[in-house]
Amino acid sequence: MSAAHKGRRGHVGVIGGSGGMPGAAILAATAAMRAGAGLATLAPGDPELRRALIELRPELMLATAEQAWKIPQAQVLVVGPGLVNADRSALAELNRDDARAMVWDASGLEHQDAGPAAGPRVLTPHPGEAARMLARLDRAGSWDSARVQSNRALAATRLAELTRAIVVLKGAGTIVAEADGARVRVAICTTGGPALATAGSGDVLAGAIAALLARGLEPWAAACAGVHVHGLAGDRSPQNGTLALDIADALALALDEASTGTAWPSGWPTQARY
Ligand SMILES: NC(=O)C1=CN([C@@H]2O[C@H](COP(=O)(O)OP(=O)(O)OC[C@H]3O[C@@H](n4cnc5c(N)ncnc54)[C@H](OP(=O)(O)O)[C@@H]3O)[C@@H](O)[C@H]2O)[C@@H](O)CC1
Ligand SMILES: Nc1ncnc2c1ncn2[C@@H]1O[C@H](COP(=O)(O)OP(=O)(O)O)[C@@H](O)[C@H]1O
Repeated sequence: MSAAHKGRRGHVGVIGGSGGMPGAAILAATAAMRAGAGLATLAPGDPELRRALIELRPELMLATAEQAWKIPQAQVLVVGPGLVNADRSALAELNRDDARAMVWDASGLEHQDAGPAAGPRVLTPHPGEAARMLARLDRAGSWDSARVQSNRALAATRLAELTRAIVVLKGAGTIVAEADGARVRVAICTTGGPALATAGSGDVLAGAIAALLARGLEPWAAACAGVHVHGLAGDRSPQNGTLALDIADALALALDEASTGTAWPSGWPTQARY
C-alpha cells in the first residue's frame, strides 16, 4: 500500500495574483494541486479576496501578509502570475538568496536578472516576455518577438545562457532549453495545440511544473514533464471553449496517462517524445 500523504506530495507557494488579477494565482495553485502537489498556499493581500477565495477553493491555504513575499512554508515557489505592484527588493532578495526551486512566470520575469540565482530556476516566458527579457539582458543583440519567433531554439538557449536557468519558451512547439557551461540541452514539446490558447493557460503550466518540482523531479525533468502533461491536458480537452481551469482540472488524468506503467516519478518522464 502506498505511504503517500499530503505532506509527502510537496507544498507549492504562489506569489502573485494582485491588482485585479487574482485569477492567475488561483489558476497556478489549482494546477499545482491537480498535478499532484499535496499543499498549495497563496498570499492575497485584499481581505475581501481572501474570503472569496476560501469559498471558491477551500483546498488552498492562505499566507499571512508578513509571509507574502516569501511563503516560507512552501518547498517550491511560483513567482509572477498576475503580479502587479511588486516589491522589487523582496523579489531580488528571493532570487539572490533563496535556494528553493522556483518557477518564474509572467510579470515575475521582469524581475529576473542575469544569473546565476541561489537555487534552481525554471523561467516560463511567452515570446513577448522572452523578447523583453532578451532586449534587457543581451548586450550582444537586439531582440523583439518577431526575432524570437523566427529562431525559437536560439532565443531560448540564449536566454538560458544569460540567466543560467531552465527556459521554457511557450507557444506552439514549446521549447525547453538549458545551457550549463558547455552543455546545452534543447527539447521541443510534441503535445498541445489551440485548446491551450486561452487566458490563464500559462499560469496553469507554471503551477504544474512547480508541483512536479515539489514532488521531487529534477528541474529539467520537471520542466519537460510539466510542458508535456499540460499539452496532453489540452489535447484531451475540447478544442474550442476550453477554459484555463478546465486545463488545470484535466492535468490529473493527463498525469495518470503519461505515467501509466512506469515507476513514477523515478522512472519518468522518458525523453522519447521530446
Ligand atoms: N485571469 C487572470 O487573472 C489572468 C492574468 N494574466 C496575467 O496578465 C499579466 C499580463 O500577461 P499577458 O501575457 O496577458 O501580457 P503581456 O506580457 O503584455 O503579453 C502580451 C504580449 O506578448 C505577445 N505574445 C503573447 N503570447 C504570444 C505568442 N504565443 N506568440 C507571440 N507573441 C505573443 C503579444 O504580442 P502580439 O501577438 O500581440 O504581437 C503581446 O504583445 C500576467 O501577469 C499574467 O499572469 C494572464 O495570465 C491572463 C489571465
Ligand atoms: N496554438 C498553440 N499550440 C500549442 N500551445 C499553445 C498554443 N497557444 C497557446 N499555447 C500554450 O498556452 C500557454 C499560454 O500561456 P501564456 O501566453 O503565458 O498565456 P496566459 O498569460 O494567458 O496564461 C502556453 O503554455 C503556450 O505554449
